[in-house]
Amino acid sequence: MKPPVRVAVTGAAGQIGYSLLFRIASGAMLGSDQPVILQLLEITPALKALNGVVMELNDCAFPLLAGVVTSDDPKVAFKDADYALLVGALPRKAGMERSDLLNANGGIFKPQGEALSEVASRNVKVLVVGNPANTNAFIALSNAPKLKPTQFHAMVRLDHNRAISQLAEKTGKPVTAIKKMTIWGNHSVTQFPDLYHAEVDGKNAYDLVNDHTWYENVYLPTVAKRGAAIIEARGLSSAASAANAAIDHMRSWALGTPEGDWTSMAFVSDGSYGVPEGLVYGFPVTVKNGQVEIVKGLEINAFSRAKMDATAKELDEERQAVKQLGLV
Ligand SMILES: NC(=O)C1=CN([C@@H]2O[C@H](COP(=O)(O)OP(=O)(O)OC[C@H]3O[C@@H](n4cnc5c(N)ncnc54)[C@H](O)[C@@H]3O)[C@@H](O)[C@H]2O)C=CC1
Ligand SMILES: O=C([O-])CC(=O)C(=O)O
Repeated sequence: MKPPVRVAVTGAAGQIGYSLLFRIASGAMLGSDQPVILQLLEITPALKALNGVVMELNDCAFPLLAGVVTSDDPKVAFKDADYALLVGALPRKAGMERSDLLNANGGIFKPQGEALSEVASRNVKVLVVGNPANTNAFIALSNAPKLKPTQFHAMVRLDHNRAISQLAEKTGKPVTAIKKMTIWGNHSVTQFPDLYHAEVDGKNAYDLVNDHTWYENVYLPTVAKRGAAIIEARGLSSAASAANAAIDHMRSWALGTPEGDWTSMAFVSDGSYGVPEGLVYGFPVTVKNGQVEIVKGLEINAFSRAKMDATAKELDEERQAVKQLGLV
């Protein structure tokens, strides 16, 4: 058995937390040979509910769960953390865009970035899930001078999984037939799910579908507005699928992507594909030995360029907004 690693989760008593913690403790995120110590952060009034979740975690008698810490202090919850999943933030309600949450949630990520910088493992991998995820990640990394900006990711994996599922449905193929999906940009309605480089059973997905009107007017909005459709149907925002995507993201980051495929991760742009440097932007990536590399050399046509620039522009506006709020 390997020595245990420390996994911090914020908002641990919330709805995503309730789907997430049990799967991390079961080994779904880091593998069935990797014991974990969970370090759970909540706001003070939610500590009682969190204690109930911990009772249930204990009642599972997970062989891989080597300990649980709870706290309302980020410096305790993030101490020596190898992984940190920043989930704790308000979810949106019907009729809101995710960027409407910036005023309410942005303030959470400055002190959490500072605390991670001070006390987490020097190699910590941080995934921001709380919305607006890309810009919250930008706030956190901007307040973490002792860590590398590339140690902070934002989650576009739920969009990536939705894009695979919708394409599988359209083509009548299993999800396992679909490879090389990309979500470019922001986890928002401006995101760009790219079929020009995706493959279905090794064939180009855009050519196979051969219907630009469907791609532009059905597929893109269905994927990009799926979060709102879930809120409309459930009365609450996606939770189990969001937790699943967080598990998938961290698993890819820790254990790598398979040969012949890639995944989508949002992190600080190095200027690749003409994306302004410093924006936390979704890219196609491969991961080997924990090293995340942007897939190079993809041809970008005029349709894609316009979509990629529009989502970058929105992120740039969010960046200006958080500067004005004094968060970075
Ligand atoms: N990136 C993505 O793809 C997705 C992101 N989300 C976002 O994830 C966030 C959480 O969603 P839910 O779990 O459904 O919400 P929830 O309201 O059920 O749970 C959030 C939890 O965070 C806690 N919290 C609030 N402030 C905190 C702080 N400063 N430190 C620690 N904990 C804090 C709350 O007490 C609550 O228990 C929302 O912002 C939601 O919009 C949701 C789905 C997908
Ligand atoms: O849409 C929301 O507010 C929650 C979320 O991020 C998603 O389901 O993608």
